Amino acid sequence: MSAALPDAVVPGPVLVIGCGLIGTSVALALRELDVPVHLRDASASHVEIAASVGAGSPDPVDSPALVVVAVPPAAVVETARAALAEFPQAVVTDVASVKAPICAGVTDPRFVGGHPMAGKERSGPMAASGLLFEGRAWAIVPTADTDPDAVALVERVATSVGAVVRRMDAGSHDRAVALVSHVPHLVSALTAGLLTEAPTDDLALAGQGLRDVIRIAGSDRGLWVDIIGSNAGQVGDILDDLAARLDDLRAAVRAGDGSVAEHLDRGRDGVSRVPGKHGEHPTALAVVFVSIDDTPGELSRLFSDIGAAGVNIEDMRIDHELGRLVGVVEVVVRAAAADVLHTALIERGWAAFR
Ligand SMILES: NC(=O)c1ccc[n+]([C@@H]2O[C@H](COP(=O)([O-])OP(=O)(O)OC[C@H]3O[C@@H](n4cnc5c(N)ncnc54)[C@H](O)[C@@H]3O)[C@@H](O)[C@H]2O)c1
Ligand SMILES: O=C(O)C(=O)C[C@]1(C(=O)O)C=C[C@@H](O)C=C1
Repeated sequence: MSAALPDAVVPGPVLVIGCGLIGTSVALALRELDVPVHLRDASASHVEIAASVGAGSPDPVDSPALVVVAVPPAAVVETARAALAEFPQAVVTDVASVKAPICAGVTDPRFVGGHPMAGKERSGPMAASGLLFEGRAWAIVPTADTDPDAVALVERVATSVGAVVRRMDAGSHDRAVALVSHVPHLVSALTAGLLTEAPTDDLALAGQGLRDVIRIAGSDRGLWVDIIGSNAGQVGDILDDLAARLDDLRAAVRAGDGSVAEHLDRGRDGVSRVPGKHGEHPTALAVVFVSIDDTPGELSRLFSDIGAAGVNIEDMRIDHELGRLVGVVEVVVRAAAADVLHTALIERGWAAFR
Protein backbone atom coordinates (compact mmCIF):
# COMPACT_ATOMS: atom_id res chain seq x y z
CA MET A 1 0.00 0.00 0.00
CA SER A 2 1.37 3.46 -0.84
CA ALA A 3 2.13 5.87 1.97
CA ALA A 4 -0.79 8.14 2.80
CA LEU A 5 -0.04 11.78 2.13
CA PRO A 6 -1.53 14.15 4.71
CA ASP A 7 -3.49 16.06 2.08
CA ALA A 8 -4.31 13.07 -0.13
CA VAL A 9 -7.86 12.78 -1.43
CA VAL A 10 -7.96 9.20 -0.16
CA PRO A 11 -5.60 7.87 2.54
CA GLY A 12 -4.56 4.85 0.46
CA PRO A 13 -5.39 2.98 -2.73
CA VAL A 14 -8.85 2.79 -4.24
CA LEU A 15 -10.33 -0.40 -5.66
CA VAL A 16 -12.93 0.10 -8.40
CA ILE A 17 -15.19 -2.92 -8.86
CA GLY A 18 -17.02 -2.66 -12.20
CA CYS A 19 -14.88 -1.12 -14.94
CA GLY A 20 -17.65 0.09 -17.21
CA LEU A 21 -18.60 3.66 -18.09
CA ILE A 22 -18.93 4.97 -14.54
CA GLY A 23 -16.31 2.87 -12.73
CA THR A 24 -13.64 3.62 -15.33
CA SER A 25 -14.60 7.32 -15.33
CA VAL A 26 -14.18 7.45 -11.52
CA ALA A 27 -10.87 5.63 -11.86
CA LEU A 28 -9.60 8.00 -14.56
CA ALA A 29 -10.62 11.05 -12.54
CA LEU A 30 -8.83 9.68 -9.45
CA ARG A 31 -5.71 8.83 -11.46
CA GLU A 32 -5.63 12.49 -12.58
CA LEU A 33 -5.31 13.30 -8.87
CA ASP A 34 -2.48 10.75 -8.49
CA VAL A 35 -4.60 8.43 -6.37
CA PRO A 36 -3.45 4.79 -6.76
CA VAL A 37 -6.33 2.86 -8.34
CA HIS A 38 -6.83 -0.88 -8.77
CA LEU A 39 -9.39 -2.37 -11.11
CA ARG A 40 -11.66 -5.39 -10.85
CA ASP A 41 -14.53 -6.59 -13.05
CA ALA A 42 -16.40 -9.78 -13.84
CA SER A 43 -15.15 -9.23 -17.38
CA ALA A 44 -11.37 -9.61 -17.76
CA SER A 45 -11.46 -7.63 -21.01
CA HIS A 46 -13.06 -4.63 -19.28
CA VAL A 47 -10.25 -4.59 -16.73
CA GLU A 48 -7.72 -4.85 -19.53
CA ILE A 49 -9.28 -1.99 -21.52
CA ALA A 50 -9.67 0.23 -18.44
CA ALA A 51 -6.03 -0.36 -17.49
CA SER A 52 -4.91 0.35 -21.06
CA VAL A 53 -6.57 3.79 -21.05
CA GLY A 54 -4.76 4.68 -17.81
CA ALA A 55 -7.54 4.04 -15.30
CA GLY A 56 -5.33 2.05 -12.91
CA SER A 57 -3.70 -1.28 -12.21
CA PRO A 58 -5.24 -4.69 -12.93
CA ASP A 59 -3.22 -6.12 -10.02
CA PRO A 60 -4.99 -7.16 -6.81
CA VAL A 61 -4.78 -4.81 -3.84
CA ASP A 62 -4.27 -5.91 -0.22
CA SER A 63 -5.89 -3.15 1.74
CA PRO A 64 -7.71 -0.40 -0.17
CA ALA A 65 -8.83 2.67 1.76
CA LEU A 66 -11.90 2.94 -0.47
CA VAL A 67 -13.83 0.52 -2.66
CA VAL A 68 -16.07 2.01 -5.36
CA VAL A 69 -18.73 -0.48 -6.44
CA ALA A 70 -19.77 0.48 -9.99
CA VAL A 71 -21.72 -2.59 -11.09
CA PRO A 72 -25.38 -2.70 -12.26
CA PRO A 73 -27.89 -1.93 -9.46
CA ALA A 74 -29.05 -5.54 -9.02
CA ALA A 75 -25.46 -6.65 -8.28
CA VAL A 76 -24.56 -3.84 -5.87
CA VAL A 77 -25.80 -5.30 -2.56
CA GLU A 78 -23.97 -8.59 -2.98
CA THR A 79 -20.80 -6.93 -4.32
CA ALA A 80 -20.71 -4.26 -1.60
CA ARG A 81 -21.29 -6.81 1.18
CA ALA A 82 -18.50 -8.99 -0.20
CA ALA A 83 -16.14 -5.99 -0.38
CA LEU A 84 -16.94 -5.00 3.22
CA ALA A 85 -16.07 -8.55 4.33
CA GLU A 86 -12.94 -8.82 2.17
CA PHE A 87 -11.52 -5.43 3.22
CA PRO A 88 -12.37 -4.84 6.91
CA GLN A 89 -10.56 -1.48 6.98
CA ALA A 90 -12.08 -0.02 3.83
CA VAL A 91 -14.90 2.43 3.26
CA VAL A 92 -17.19 1.10 0.53
CA THR A 93 -19.37 3.25 -1.69
CA ASP A 94 -21.50 2.65 -4.79
CA VAL A 95 -22.67 4.72 -7.75
CA ALA A 96 -25.96 3.03 -8.60
CA SER A 97 -28.91 4.99 -10.00
CA VAL A 98 -31.28 3.82 -7.25
CA LYS A 99 -30.64 3.97 -3.55
CA ALA A 100 -33.50 2.64 -1.35
CA PRO A 101 -33.03 -1.11 -2.02
CA ILE A 102 -29.24 -0.76 -1.80
CA CYS A 103 -29.14 1.28 1.42
CA ALA A 104 -31.63 -1.17 2.96
CA GLY A 105 -29.51 -4.12 1.84
CA VAL A 106 -26.09 -2.88 2.96
CA THR A 107 -26.34 -1.61 6.53
CA ASP A 108 -22.66 -1.54 7.51
CA PRO A 109 -21.45 1.82 8.96
CA ARG A 110 -18.55 1.70 6.48
CA PHE A 111 -20.95 1.71 3.51
CA VAL A 112 -21.93 5.05 1.97
CA GLY A 113 -24.52 5.03 -0.82
CA GLY A 114 -23.75 7.41 -3.67
CA HIS A 115 -24.95 8.36 -7.13
CA PRO A 116 -23.17 10.68 -9.56
CA MET A 117 -25.74 12.39 -11.80
CA ALA A 118 -23.57 12.08 -14.85
CA GLY A 119 -23.53 9.50 -17.56
CA LYS A 120 -23.89 8.73 -21.21
CA GLU A 121 -25.98 6.59 -23.49
CA ARG A 122 -22.90 4.41 -24.04
CA SER A 123 -21.62 1.67 -21.73
CA GLY A 124 -18.28 0.08 -21.03
CA PRO A 125 -14.77 1.36 -20.32
CA MET A 126 -14.22 2.76 -23.83
CA ALA A 127 -16.94 5.37 -23.21
CA ALA A 128 -15.36 6.56 -19.95
CA SER A 129 -14.01 10.04 -19.31
CA GLY A 130 -12.16 11.46 -16.34
CA LEU A 131 -14.09 14.71 -16.86
CA LEU A 132 -17.52 13.09 -16.68
CA PHE A 133 -18.35 14.40 -13.19
CA GLU A 134 -17.21 17.98 -13.71
CA GLY A 135 -19.93 20.29 -12.39
CA ARG A 136 -22.46 17.46 -11.93
CA ALA A 137 -24.46 16.68 -8.82
CA TRP A 138 -23.33 13.62 -6.81
CA ALA A 139 -25.98 12.37 -4.38
CA ILE A 140 -24.59 11.02 -1.10
CA VAL A 141 -27.08 8.93 0.82
CA PRO A 142 -25.96 8.09 4.37
CA THR A 143 -28.22 6.40 6.90
CA ALA A 144 -28.40 7.11 10.64
CA ASP A 145 -25.84 4.34 11.16
CA THR A 146 -23.25 5.45 8.60
CA ASP A 147 -19.85 6.42 10.02
CA PRO A 148 -19.46 10.22 9.55
CA ASP A 149 -15.76 9.75 8.64
CA ALA A 150 -16.79 7.38 5.85
CA VAL A 151 -19.30 9.96 4.58
CA ALA A 152 -16.62 12.67 4.69
CA LEU A 153 -14.22 10.49 2.68
CA VAL A 154 -16.75 9.73 -0.06
CA GLU A 155 -17.84 13.38 -0.21
CA ARG A 156 -14.19 14.44 -0.54
CA VAL A 157 -13.72 12.01 -3.43
CA ALA A 158 -16.88 13.27 -5.19
CA THR A 159 -15.82 16.89 -4.76
CA SER A 160 -12.25 16.18 -5.85
CA VAL A 161 -13.40 14.74 -9.18
CA GLY A 162 -15.36 17.94 -9.83
CA ALA A 163 -18.84 17.01 -8.64
CA VAL A 164 -21.19 18.97 -6.40
CA VAL A 165 -22.30 16.89 -3.40
CA ARG A 166 -26.02 16.72 -2.51
CA ARG A 167 -26.66 14.84 0.74
CA MET A 168 -30.09 13.23 0.93
CA ASP A 169 -31.99 10.20 2.21
CA ALA A 170 -32.64 7.19 0.00
CA GLY A 171 -36.40 7.74 -0.40
CA SER A 172 -36.01 11.39 -1.41
CA HIS A 173 -33.24 10.40 -3.81
CA ASP A 174 -35.32 7.74 -5.53
CA ARG A 175 -38.34 10.05 -5.79
CA ALA A 176 -36.17 12.79 -7.30
CA VAL A 177 -34.41 10.58 -9.85
CA ALA A 178 -37.72 9.03 -10.91
CA LEU A 179 -38.70 12.57 -11.96
CA VAL A 180 -35.42 13.91 -13.35
CA SER A 181 -33.92 10.76 -14.86
CA HIS A 182 -35.98 7.58 -14.95
CA VAL A 183 -39.28 8.83 -16.39
CA PRO A 184 -37.51 11.12 -18.90
CA HIS A 185 -35.60 8.04 -20.02
CA LEU A 186 -38.83 6.11 -20.61
CA VAL A 187 -40.41 9.04 -22.45
CA SER A 188 -37.32 9.20 -24.67
CA ALA A 189 -37.58 5.45 -25.33
CA LEU A 190 -41.31 5.73 -26.17
CA THR A 191 -40.65 8.59 -28.59
CA ALA A 192 -37.77 6.72 -30.24
CA GLY A 193 -39.94 3.59 -30.37
CA LEU A 194 -42.43 5.47 -32.58
CA LEU A 195 -39.69 5.68 -35.21
CA THR A 196 -39.25 1.94 -35.68
CA GLU A 197 -42.07 1.72 -38.20
CA ALA A 198 -41.57 5.12 -39.83
CA PRO A 199 -40.75 5.33 -43.54
CA THR A 200 -37.03 5.92 -44.14
CA ASP A 201 -37.83 9.09 -46.12
CA ASP A 202 -39.58 10.56 -43.08
CA LEU A 203 -36.58 9.80 -40.88
CA ALA A 204 -34.31 11.63 -43.32
CA LEU A 205 -35.97 14.85 -42.12
CA ALA A 206 -34.86 14.26 -38.52
CA GLY A 207 -33.18 17.30 -37.05
CA GLN A 208 -31.63 18.22 -33.76
CA GLY A 209 -34.99 18.48 -31.97
CA LEU A 210 -35.62 14.76 -32.35
CA ARG A 211 -32.03 13.89 -31.51
CA ASP A 212 -32.26 15.93 -28.29
CA VAL A 213 -35.29 13.91 -27.22
CA ILE A 214 -34.09 10.42 -28.19
CA ARG A 215 -30.35 10.46 -27.33
CA ILE A 216 -30.75 8.61 -24.04
CA ALA A 217 -33.04 6.00 -25.62
CA GLY A 218 -29.89 4.51 -27.16
CA SER A 219 -28.67 3.42 -23.70
CA ASP A 220 -28.02 -0.13 -22.54
CA ARG A 221 -31.31 -2.03 -22.25
CA GLY A 222 -30.21 -4.36 -19.43
CA LEU A 223 -29.02 -1.50 -17.23
CA TRP A 224 -32.28 0.40 -17.65
CA VAL A 225 -34.50 -2.64 -17.06
CA ASP A 226 -32.57 -2.99 -13.81
CA ILE A 227 -32.86 0.73 -12.88
CA ILE A 228 -36.59 0.99 -13.62
CA GLY A 229 -37.31 -2.31 -11.86
CA SER A 230 -35.42 -1.14 -8.77
CA ASN A 231 -37.43 2.10 -8.58
CA ALA A 232 -40.75 0.81 -9.88
CA GLY A 233 -42.99 2.43 -7.22
CA GLN A 234 -41.68 5.97 -7.66
CA VAL A 235 -41.48 5.66 -11.45
CA GLY A 236 -45.02 4.23 -11.58
CA ASP A 237 -46.41 7.21 -9.63
CA ILE A 238 -44.92 9.71 -12.06
CA LEU A 239 -46.07 7.68 -15.07
CA ASP A 240 -49.64 7.82 -13.67
CA ASP A 241 -49.40 11.61 -13.52
CA LEU A 242 -47.87 11.74 -17.00
CA ALA A 243 -50.57 9.46 -18.42
CA ALA A 244 -53.30 11.79 -17.10
CA ARG A 245 -51.55 14.79 -18.67
CA LEU A 246 -51.11 12.91 -21.94
CA ASP A 247 -54.84 12.10 -22.01
CA ASP A 248 -55.62 15.76 -21.41
CA LEU A 249 -53.18 16.91 -24.09
CA ARG A 250 -54.48 14.39 -26.59
CA ALA A 251 -58.04 15.61 -26.07
CA ALA A 252 -56.91 19.23 -26.33
CA VAL A 253 -55.02 18.59 -29.59
CA ARG A 254 -58.04 16.89 -31.13
CA ALA A 255 -60.38 19.63 -29.93
CA GLY A 256 -57.94 22.37 -30.99
CA ASP A 257 -58.58 24.21 -27.72
CA GLY A 258 -56.38 26.59 -25.75
CA SER A 259 -55.07 24.07 -23.28
CA VAL A 260 -52.43 22.93 -25.80
CA ALA A 261 -50.79 26.31 -25.17
CA GLU A 262 -51.11 25.73 -21.42
CA HIS A 263 -49.18 22.46 -21.73
CA LEU A 264 -46.50 24.21 -23.79
CA ASP A 265 -46.27 27.07 -21.26
CA ARG A 266 -45.95 24.59 -18.44
CA GLY A 267 -43.14 22.90 -20.34
CA ARG A 268 -41.28 26.18 -20.79
CA ASP A 269 -41.70 26.91 -17.07
CA GLY A 270 -40.26 23.49 -16.26
CA VAL A 271 -37.23 24.07 -18.49
CA SER A 272 -36.50 27.37 -16.77
CA ARG A 273 -36.48 25.68 -13.35
CA VAL A 274 -33.62 23.29 -14.14
CA PRO A 275 -30.37 24.62 -12.69
CA GLY A 276 -27.36 25.17 -14.92
CA LYS A 277 -23.88 23.75 -14.50
CA HIS A 278 -22.54 23.61 -10.90
CA GLY A 279 -26.12 23.67 -9.57
CA GLU A 280 -26.17 27.43 -10.00
CA HIS A 281 -29.24 29.40 -11.01
CA PRO A 282 -30.44 28.72 -14.53
CA THR A 283 -28.36 30.76 -16.93
CA ALA A 284 -29.64 32.07 -20.22
CA LEU A 285 -27.67 30.14 -22.80
CA ALA A 286 -27.45 30.54 -26.54
CA VAL A 287 -26.07 28.45 -29.37
CA VAL A 288 -23.61 29.52 -32.03
CA PHE A 289 -23.51 27.02 -34.91
CA VAL A 290 -20.23 26.55 -36.73
CA SER A 291 -19.80 24.54 -39.91
CA ILE A 292 -16.46 22.68 -39.96
CA ASP A 293 -14.68 20.40 -42.40
CA ASP A 294 -14.62 16.82 -41.17
CA THR A 295 -10.80 16.74 -41.18
CA PRO A 296 -8.23 16.24 -38.41
CA GLY A 297 -7.30 19.36 -36.48
CA GLU A 298 -10.40 21.42 -37.34
CA LEU A 299 -11.98 21.04 -33.90
CA SER A 300 -8.84 22.01 -32.03
CA ARG A 301 -8.44 25.05 -34.33
CA LEU A 302 -12.05 26.02 -33.53
CA PHE A 303 -11.53 25.59 -29.77
CA SER A 304 -8.42 27.69 -29.86
CA ASP A 305 -10.25 30.47 -31.75
CA ILE A 306 -13.11 30.35 -29.23
CA GLY A 307 -10.54 30.61 -26.43
CA ALA A 308 -8.87 33.54 -28.18
CA ALA A 309 -12.27 35.27 -28.30
CA GLY A 310 -12.36 34.97 -24.49
CA VAL A 311 -15.62 32.99 -24.47
CA ASN A 312 -16.27 30.02 -22.18
CA ILE A 313 -17.92 26.95 -23.73
CA GLU A 314 -20.85 25.81 -21.54
CA ASP A 315 -21.65 22.78 -23.68
CA MET A 316 -21.21 21.52 -27.21
CA ARG A 317 -22.49 18.97 -29.70
CA ILE A 318 -21.36 17.86 -33.13
CA ASP A 319 -23.86 16.97 -35.81
CA HIS A 320 -22.82 15.50 -39.13
CA GLU A 321 -24.72 16.77 -42.14
CA LEU A 322 -26.30 14.01 -44.19
CA GLY A 323 -24.21 13.09 -47.22
CA ARG A 324 -21.64 15.86 -46.78
CA LEU A 325 -18.11 15.78 -45.41
CA VAL A 326 -18.81 18.59 -43.00
CA GLY A 327 -20.03 18.72 -39.45
CA VAL A 328 -22.00 21.36 -37.62
CA VAL A 329 -20.68 22.14 -34.16
CA GLU A 330 -23.21 23.62 -31.77
CA VAL A 331 -21.28 25.74 -29.33
CA VAL A 332 -23.39 26.56 -26.26
CA VAL A 333 -22.32 29.74 -24.49
CA ARG A 334 -23.82 32.29 -22.11
CA ALA A 335 -26.40 34.30 -24.06
CA ALA A 336 -24.53 37.52 -23.35
CA ALA A 337 -21.40 36.15 -25.06
CA ALA A 338 -23.07 34.71 -28.17
CA ASP A 339 -22.85 37.83 -30.36
CA VAL A 340 -19.22 38.41 -29.41
CA LEU A 341 -18.36 34.83 -30.29
CA HIS A 342 -20.35 34.88 -33.53
CA THR A 343 -18.54 38.03 -34.72
CA ALA A 344 -15.11 36.78 -33.60
CA LEU A 345 -15.54 33.46 -35.44
CA ILE A 346 -16.68 35.14 -38.66
CA GLU A 347 -13.67 37.47 -38.45
CA ARG A 348 -11.45 34.39 -38.18
CA GLY A 349 -13.00 32.92 -41.32
CA TRP A 350 -15.42 30.39 -39.81
CA ALA A 351 -18.88 29.75 -41.27
CA ALA A 352 -20.67 30.65 -38.04
CA PHE A 353 -24.36 31.34 -37.69
CA ARG A 354 -26.94 31.78 -34.94
N1 LIG B 1 -24.83 4.86 -17.36
C1 LIG B 1 -25.07 5.96 -16.70
O1 LIG B 1 -25.36 6.99 -17.31
C2 LIG B 1 -24.96 5.95 -15.20
C3 LIG B 1 -24.85 7.17 -14.52
C4 LIG B 1 -24.71 7.18 -13.13
C5 LIG B 1 -24.70 5.97 -12.44
N2 LIG B 1 -24.82 4.80 -13.11
C6 LIG B 1 -24.76 3.57 -12.34
O2 LIG B 1 -23.43 3.10 -12.44
C7 LIG B 1 -23.42 1.67 -12.38
C8 LIG B 1 -22.63 1.14 -13.57
O3 LIG B 1 -23.25 1.59 -14.76
P1 LIG B 1 -22.40 1.77 -16.09
O4 LIG B 1 -23.18 2.68 -16.97
O5 LIG B 1 -21.00 2.06 -15.77
O6 LIG B 1 -22.54 0.30 -16.69
P2 LIG B 1 -21.48 -0.50 -17.59
O7 LIG B 1 -22.25 -1.61 -18.21
O8 LIG B 1 -20.74 0.42 -18.47
O9 LIG B 1 -20.49 -1.09 -16.50
C9 LIG B 1 -20.85 -2.06 -15.56
C10 LIG B 1 -19.62 -2.93 -15.33
O10 LIG B 1 -19.87 -3.81 -14.23
C11 LIG B 1 -19.35 -5.09 -14.57
N3 LIG B 1 -20.05 -6.07 -13.73
C12 LIG B 1 -21.34 -6.47 -13.82
N4 LIG B 1 -21.64 -7.28 -12.79
C13 LIG B 1 -20.50 -7.40 -12.05
C14 LIG B 1 -20.17 -8.10 -10.85
N5 LIG B 1 -21.10 -8.81 -10.20
N6 LIG B 1 -18.92 -7.98 -10.37
C15 LIG B 1 -17.97 -7.25 -11.01
N7 LIG B 1 -18.24 -6.57 -12.15
C16 LIG B 1 -19.49 -6.64 -12.65
C17 LIG B 1 -19.58 -5.22 -16.06
O11 LIG B 1 -18.75 -6.20 -16.64
C18 LIG B 1 -19.26 -3.81 -16.54
O12 LIG B 1 -17.90 -3.65 -16.81
C19 LIG B 1 -24.85 1.22 -12.36
O13 LIG B 1 -25.21 0.88 -11.04
C20 LIG B 1 -25.63 2.44 -12.82
O14 LIG B 1 -26.92 2.49 -12.24
C21 LIG B 1 -24.93 4.76 -14.48
O1 LIG C 1 -26.73 11.73 -19.85
C1 LIG C 1 -27.07 10.56 -19.91
O2 LIG C 1 -26.86 9.88 -20.90
C2 LIG C 1 -27.71 9.94 -18.76
O3 LIG C 1 -28.57 9.17 -18.98
C3 LIG C 1 -27.24 10.25 -17.43
C4 LIG C 1 -28.15 9.94 -16.27
C5 LIG C 1 -29.30 10.96 -16.25
O4 LIG C 1 -30.44 10.56 -16.39
O5 LIG C 1 -29.02 12.14 -16.10
C6 LIG C 1 -28.67 8.55 -16.34
C7 LIG C 1 -28.71 7.73 -15.30
C8 LIG C 1 -27.86 7.94 -14.15
O6 LIG C 1 -28.25 7.31 -13.02
C9 LIG C 1 -27.40 9.30 -13.99
C10 LIG C 1 -27.35 10.12 -15.05
